[in-house]
Amino acid sequence: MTMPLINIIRGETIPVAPLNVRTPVVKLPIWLVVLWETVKALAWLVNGYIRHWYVTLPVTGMTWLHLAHGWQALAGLVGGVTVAATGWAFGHRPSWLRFGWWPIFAKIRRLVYRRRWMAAMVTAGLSISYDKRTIVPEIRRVRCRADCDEVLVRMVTGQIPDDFAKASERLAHTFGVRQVKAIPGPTYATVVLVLMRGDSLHDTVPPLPVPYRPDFTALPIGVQEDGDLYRLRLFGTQVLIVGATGSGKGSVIWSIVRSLANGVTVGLVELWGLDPKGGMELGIGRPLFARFASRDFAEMAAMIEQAAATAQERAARLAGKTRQHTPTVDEPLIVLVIDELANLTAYLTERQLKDRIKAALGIVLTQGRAVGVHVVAAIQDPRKEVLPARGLFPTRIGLRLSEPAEVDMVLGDGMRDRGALCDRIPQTQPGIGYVTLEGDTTPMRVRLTYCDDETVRDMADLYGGAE
Ligand SMILES: Nc1ncnc2c1ncn2[C@@H]1O[C@H](COP(=O)(O)OP(=O)(O)OP(=O)(O)O)[C@@H](O)[C@H]1O
Repeated sequence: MTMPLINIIRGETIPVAPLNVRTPVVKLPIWLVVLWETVKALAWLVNGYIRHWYVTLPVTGMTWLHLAHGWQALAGLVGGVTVAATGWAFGHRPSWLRFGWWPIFAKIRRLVYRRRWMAAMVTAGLSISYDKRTIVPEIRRVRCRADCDEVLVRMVTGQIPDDFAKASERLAHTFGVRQVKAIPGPTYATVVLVLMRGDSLHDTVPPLPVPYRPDFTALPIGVQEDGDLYRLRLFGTQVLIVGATGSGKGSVIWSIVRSLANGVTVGLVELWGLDPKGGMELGIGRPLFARFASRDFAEMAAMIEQAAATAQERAARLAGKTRQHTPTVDEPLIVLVIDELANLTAYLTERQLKDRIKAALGIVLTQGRAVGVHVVAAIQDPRKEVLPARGLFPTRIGLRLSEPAEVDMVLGDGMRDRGALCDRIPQTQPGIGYVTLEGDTTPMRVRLTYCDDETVRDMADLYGGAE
């Protein structure tokens, strides 16, 4: 067996005690030990002085000013800086936040994290014991933004970002923040912990302006936790909205409809409404729907079959010519808006109708994506028995769910560990949900805009054409 010369496991080693006293093997004169310890202490002080220059330099400067020119000069300086900072903060807030306040705040937060870091890593199971040493991940950088801190962490050799994701709830409680997300860092050895201090989605989001010409690759329907607009891609996908009762499924539907409303007016978009709950939800926006069925299940089956036929016909015609159908007035984008999908798939008692719906829906979901025949469907229960075709919806929005296990069913394996806490969304915050964004493996928390009944009616009057 060969033995490696040096073992390198990257990370920080926990000091066993602040002072290490070992039994000396060689007898040293006491003055030498004292001298050595003094040199070490001095080196430590100098190192600390240089490393924390942002504190030590101002303090040194102020002390000098006080000694050389008295307290009046010191008060003048402090007053001057305060006035300048206030002027900057009010005069140009974005640059003040970016270059003034957030960097200072980040230093303070860094101290907070450092103070609890070792204990937090060990208790969260993120330390590695090796060769009688305990090695913990290392804080590399702390950045602050309005609602969150981003801590760049150098992982211990052998760790992966998902290890941190699994411990995220523990970390959130340890550091006293609402939630922690672990995102793979800029290099393979690092992970970025996003610690959410506040909640930017606390307040209801009012309806957004209706886009003049809907961009089917980016329909604005809500806001993201990071402050950006949440834009939904419709082209090339089918959308499933899952949420317990009262979670705000209606607001997702209306947000999407609103973003398409002008398309309806000019004839580029045709909305087909299917409301198996008797028209309770979609009924108030009736004029927006080119076709509408709310009670008659046979009619709904016929509508889905017709959508399937359209999809097949378009697919056959466009095959080999283009990979994405462009909606026109003659051949509009068709969106089937289905309120409670389970009523059409699982709870329908008429076997024959159910089979017809299942077959037609399968065709629309698989073949309609590229040819402008889309489904936006809401459902309460994501289990396979209720919706076997779940996998045919590439885009899924998870609102409040009743059980943790449902999160991975809706958003994909491991998504709850990565921070999609749909089961923790409070009942008092309808319209909040988690989504996955293109090219990102970590879920994003979003809040959909809320259109109340009045807004929907106004929108239907203004943009709707159907009788
Ligand atoms: N995006 C939102 N922002 C703020 N409040 C909302 C939002 N969406 C819905 N609400 C509020 O939550 C209540 C319940 O919403 P809604 O009825 O749309 O839920 P749902 O999921 O469709 O429920 P159900 O399954 O019973 O139809 C609404 O009365 C409304 O007041």
